[in-house]
Amino acid sequence: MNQEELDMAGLNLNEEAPREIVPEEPPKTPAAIEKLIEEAKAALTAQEQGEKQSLSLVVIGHVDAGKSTLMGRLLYELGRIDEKRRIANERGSSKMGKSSFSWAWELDGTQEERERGITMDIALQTLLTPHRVITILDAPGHKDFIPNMISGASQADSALLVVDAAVGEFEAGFERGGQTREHLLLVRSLGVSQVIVAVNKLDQVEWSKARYEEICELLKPFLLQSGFHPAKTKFVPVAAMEGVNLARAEPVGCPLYQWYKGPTLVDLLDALEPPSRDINAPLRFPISNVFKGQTSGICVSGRVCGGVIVAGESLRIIPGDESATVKAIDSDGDSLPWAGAGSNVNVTLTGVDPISLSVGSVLCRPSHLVPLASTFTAKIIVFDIQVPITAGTSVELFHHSRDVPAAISRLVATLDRSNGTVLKNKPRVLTKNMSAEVEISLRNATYSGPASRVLPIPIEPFSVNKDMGRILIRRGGETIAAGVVLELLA
Ligand SMILES: Nc1nc2c(ncn2[C@@H]2O[C@H](COP(=O)(O)OP(=O)(O)OP(=O)(O)O)[C@@H](O)[C@H]2O)c(=O)[nH]1
Repeated sequence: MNQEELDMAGLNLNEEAPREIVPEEPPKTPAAIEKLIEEAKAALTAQEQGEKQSLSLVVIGHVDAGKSTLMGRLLYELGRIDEKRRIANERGSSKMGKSSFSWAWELDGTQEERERGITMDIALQTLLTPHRVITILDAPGHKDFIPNMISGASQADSALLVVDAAVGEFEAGFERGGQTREHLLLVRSLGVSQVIVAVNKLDQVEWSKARYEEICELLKPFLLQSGFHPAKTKFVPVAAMEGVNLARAEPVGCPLYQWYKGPTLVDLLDALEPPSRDINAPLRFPISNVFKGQTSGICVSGRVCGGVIVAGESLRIIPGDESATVKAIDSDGDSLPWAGAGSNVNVTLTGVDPISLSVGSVLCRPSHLVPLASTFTAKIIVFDIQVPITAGTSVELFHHSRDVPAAISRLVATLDRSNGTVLKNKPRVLTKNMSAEVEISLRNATYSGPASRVLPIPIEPFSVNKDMGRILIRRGGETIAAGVVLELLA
């Protein structure tokens, strides 16, 4: 394979993907676009005040906690999977000798995921509760797939944490190195502030009230410490496999109901607070995936992180000088005339060479381009690390779905975690749980050969756009810090 083919493979374009540029649809006139944008804003404002509000939810938790099973069963209970599909999933999974994964079958879509019985990429589904339209992002629990999970979490408003109630299993997920803690810290750092904890597999502990309460009490202090407000943290006992306490307090005779009289999982989902959406901000659409569309054109998916995107308009792709026309916008198979901040959508583009579209690029209006930077300052919180961070530490920087090589080039100051005041200027090292201001510089991916120019990435200070200003820092496969961008320097 030559470089161009490799690049194309990286774009998830399959063999028959046309290299030729799909002819551009005649873009709408600026006046027509302005009119559409105004209509979209009015409709979105009305929608916010209307009955069904939309939000997105990332499902997190330690590997095998039952996340995919829970979501598969929930989709069935809410009528999103019909009987025919359920039977097909059951047959398919038992044929592979994995019948305990039949509910996860619906979400774990690829052959490899099904064979290994684990989720590797983010699966997208929509749940309808009486008052909410919820886009579900089922994140992989396995340690190796954390980058995919970051991509999911950076698109979410709320989180559903699934923990396994079985003795020893909850503890394994919660101790150092387990994914329960890391996932919670990650989603909080990425701006998710409300979480529902589903204590799953209660059938395995004889529906024990004491075990349920023990798990809640162990989690509460950690949730508080990680920055989740107790009023926005809810717990619910469930058994995903048997469908207990998901959409209804059923089955009636279940021993759980001898002591539990609280809400079901759906009651809690239905009461999630929808986020406030900044539809008046400049349009930002960071691309999280690129794929071949079903019709002509190339599709990109992602979350609108400010403003509104409307069908027919011409947008710039940053970085680069290319533009593309929005041919269509769709969400869960429905075609939309526009989408506002906070929506997760697929956008079909025409008039563009697919090579100029890559994961992490941002679509924006030519009048309000997103800035590019290769050096910036950030306020970070250091996780539970063992090797301290010093000036010059090489890291991987995660911003939306992009990860790039970077270095913590300067330690500016350590900060008080509670009020942000400076504790010490120019510290020599940062150790676990510290808060600090640092300078981050992107670096070249390769160490040998002639030094090529570092390519800047589209990024904005948190004070300008919250979604565009959040970062995560990893080192050697472990997340070591998370933070917000303060100022772009170069
Ligand atoms: N007994 C019991 N087993 C369950 C329950 N829910 C899930 N399981 C089993 O737990 C195993 C893991 O379930 P998954 O849904 O694949 O777990 P996951 O958290 O999605 O796993 P990853 O996607 O790999 O992180 C499967 O064998 C399920 O059948 C439950 O309520 N009770």
